[in-house]
Amino acid sequence: MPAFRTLDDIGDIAGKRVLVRVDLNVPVKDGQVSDATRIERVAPTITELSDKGAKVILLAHFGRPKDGPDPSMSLEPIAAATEAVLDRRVHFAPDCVGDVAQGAVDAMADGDILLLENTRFHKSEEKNDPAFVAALAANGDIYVNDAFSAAHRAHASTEGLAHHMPAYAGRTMQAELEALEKGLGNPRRPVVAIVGGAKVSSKIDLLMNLVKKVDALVIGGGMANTFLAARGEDVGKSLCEHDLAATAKQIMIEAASAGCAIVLPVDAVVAREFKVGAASETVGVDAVPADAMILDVGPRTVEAINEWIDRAATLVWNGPLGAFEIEPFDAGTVAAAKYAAAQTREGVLVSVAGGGDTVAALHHAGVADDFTYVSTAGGAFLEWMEGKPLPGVEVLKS
Ligand SMILES: Nc1ncnc2c1ncn2[C@@H]1O[C@H](COP(=O)(O)OP(=O)(O)OP(=O)(O)O)[C@@H](O)[C@H]1O
Ligand SMILES: O=C(O)[C@H](O)COP(=O)(O)O
Repeated sequence: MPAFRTLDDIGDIAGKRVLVRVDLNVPVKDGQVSDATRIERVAPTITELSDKGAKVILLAHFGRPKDGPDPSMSLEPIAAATEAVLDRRVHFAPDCVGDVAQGAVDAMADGDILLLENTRFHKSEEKNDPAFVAALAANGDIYVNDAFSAAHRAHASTEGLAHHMPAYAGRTMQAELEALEKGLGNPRRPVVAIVGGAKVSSKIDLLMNLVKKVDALVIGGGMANTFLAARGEDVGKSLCEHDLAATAKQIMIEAASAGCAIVLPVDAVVAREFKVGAASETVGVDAVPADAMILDVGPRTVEAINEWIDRAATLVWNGPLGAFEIEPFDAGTVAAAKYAAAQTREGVLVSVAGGGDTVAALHHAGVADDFTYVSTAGGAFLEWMEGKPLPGVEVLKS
């Protein structure tokens, strides 16, 4: 019995306006959704509510717009991708509050599905501003949160709304929490975590707690560069948050006192440009040219990572090891993913991976179905691993 209300408790919703928070922050390449996993995972909740005659109003964010509306982060193209996954009409309104949103909601028939524009086009979304929450709430009678992957954010659409109206967990929210509890609630040790990707500033702090929960932390991707720089390496033009060097050093100290091994790249694939066909070379991490960027881990690092996967009974993975969207910078991620998948198939490893791009990378490697569990969540998954209460989940508890 879950600690929160689910769609099983929602009752008769025919004709009701149901605000459904989903995570449509999907990877996009050349204007096309390159991995629709997040859309596929929320489809059951949307169709269930629509089939019950509700007016289904989808709220979601896309990217991290800095100063209000940014056409490159519009959800309009994602409405078309959602329509394709659902095989049902998805209407779109170019604002999530105000007259535009209200007009679109008023025009809905029972069972209709409407996607409202990126909630982050309003700065008050991330501030969980009560006036903005009230403006969102004006268009709904019931709130359903199916965005586990955004549940670590206490934003208006992920947390605030649940205080305004009856609130329920969607099917994916419920399934994610149950699967993570089953796979990682009491993990077999040693537990090895791989953390890579590009969201360095928003994820680095959680590593401070993660090193107390795992036996080894393998750091790759853009995240590794900040650690390498903190250790004194020159990472050239690589993605690197130099002002987080002190945090990185502190994490290494915490890890040492918790008995958690920190595994950093020993070699890297570097290039001067991040584009198809760019010339690249493999160098030691102490020999990165000043005008080059680290775009993948090198083969010696992959070997070391695979040795840690061998030692692990449980593997937790968020964040690609390199900029996998463009070859050959996918090689490290693909090799480690295939290795972890093989160990999982042999029954010697429980492997749980999560994150929008991580899932896309596992699909790219052709092994997503071989992992024990693949979560849609990246940051939220790591915070759950840390044992931190997730605001979007806490607020649903009765
Ligand atoms: N060395 C690198 N330099 C630049 N970008 C990198 C590097 N390694 C990985 N990346 C980028 O990291 C991005 C994915 O990082 P991110 O932290 O968003 O992972 P995620 O799985 O999507 O997690 P979440 O769901 O939390 O967003 C990819 O777009 C990839 O190109
Ligand atoms: O991709 C994610 O992890 C979620 O959509 C949350 O996005 P955010 O890190 O920009 O809040």
